[in-house]
Amino acid sequence: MSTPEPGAARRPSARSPRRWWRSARFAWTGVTRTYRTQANFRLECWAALGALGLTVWLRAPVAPVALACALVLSLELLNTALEAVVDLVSPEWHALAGVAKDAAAAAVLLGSAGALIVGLSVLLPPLLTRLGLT
Ligand SMILES: Nc1ncnc2c1ncn2[C@@H]1O[C@H](COP(=O)(O)OP(=O)(O)OP(=O)(O)O)[C@@H](O)[C@H]1O
Repeated sequence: MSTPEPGAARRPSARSPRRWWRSARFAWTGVTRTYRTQANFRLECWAALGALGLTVWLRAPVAPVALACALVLSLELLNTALEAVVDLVSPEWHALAGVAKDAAAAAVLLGSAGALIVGLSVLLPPLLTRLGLT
């Protein structure tokens, strides 16, 4: 017989809308806390909003831009999560902690470079047309 998880009795059943809502609230807390504490995430949020606004204004395809923005923001959230776990388990300097943090930061950098390429390839041609430069 399996041992019940701690706190399981207080938790709504797995399929209930209340459980889904509860998880969504925790996720939103993750977003707002990261926004408050991480300057890079704030910058990326505003850049994403700007890119989406520009996309709508130019009547360019929204899906690739939205996906690129979601990728960067998700990677930054994961990077923040990983930094917090590393700081928890290894508050002292450790080579492996450095490896983990550097790799997570690299993931954000790589995702941001990809998003920039997507943004430029989708938005630059219609922007130049709109500005009468082509
Ligand atoms: N405990 C540690 N052990 C070894 N190296 C670490 C450790 N903590 C941080 N580092 C090194 O310092 C770098 C910066 O780490 P830090 O936690 O300050 O992240 P950051 O990129 O400045 O993020 P933020 O500004 O969001 O806190 C890491 O990428 C890693 O190379």
